Amino acid sequence: MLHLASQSPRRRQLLEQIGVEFAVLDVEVVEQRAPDEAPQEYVSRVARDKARAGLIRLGHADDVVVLGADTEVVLDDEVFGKPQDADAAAAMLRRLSGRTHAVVSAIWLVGTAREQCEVCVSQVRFATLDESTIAAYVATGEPFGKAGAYAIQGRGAMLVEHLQGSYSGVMGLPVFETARLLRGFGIAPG
Ligand SMILES: Cc1cn([C@H]2C[C@H](O)[C@@H](COP(=O)(O)OP(=O)(O)OP(=O)(O)O)O2)c(=O)[nH]c1=O
Repeated sequence: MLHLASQSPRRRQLLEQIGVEFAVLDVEVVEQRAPDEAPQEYVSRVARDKARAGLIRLGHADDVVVLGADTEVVLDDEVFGKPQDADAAAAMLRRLSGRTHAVVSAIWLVGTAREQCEVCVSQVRFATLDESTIAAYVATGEPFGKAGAYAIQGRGAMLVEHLQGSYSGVMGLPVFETARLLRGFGIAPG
């Protein structure tokens, strides 16, 4: 049985999209990058921690596989997670304005006998944003709970000039890579 160790409604929706059956698990892990940790390694580690925490919650049952995922925005080797407040959201958007950043999404499948991962990196170019555009977007509330303070699946789409990579990966669960991982575990997406 597949379990999704995530509270994210987007991840649930994207996994439903490919027709696999799963249950949702609540897990909490600390998301703190070590000083010398490369961004992709950090994202991958957090996704793995979520999946492993899920397996522990399930008591390491033999017939379960847990999917953990993490998504972060990376600019100039700096990792932008979810903004704490409106000022932090505006500061992130100012930094992303007129530039191309990476969105790194990692997924791990963890079972008792084996674990495997995929990391998906997309490039997103933002339009140049003026202060009133940033203030209006922050006021919608959409930046909260989103890495990099925007949602490509929402009004944030208006800020994105160009995307190279995986739209679903930017949203939090790269569907192509997820399906490939699942098949490797004998879980066939419908
Ligand atoms: C860049 C971007 C991020 N996001 C979201 C995806 C993730 O949910 C979130 C990054 O935070 P995560 O820590 O990856 O995930 P989460 O806390 O939402 O969920 P969980 O840990 O329980 O699995 O940002 C979007 O929805 N749209 C976007 O365009």
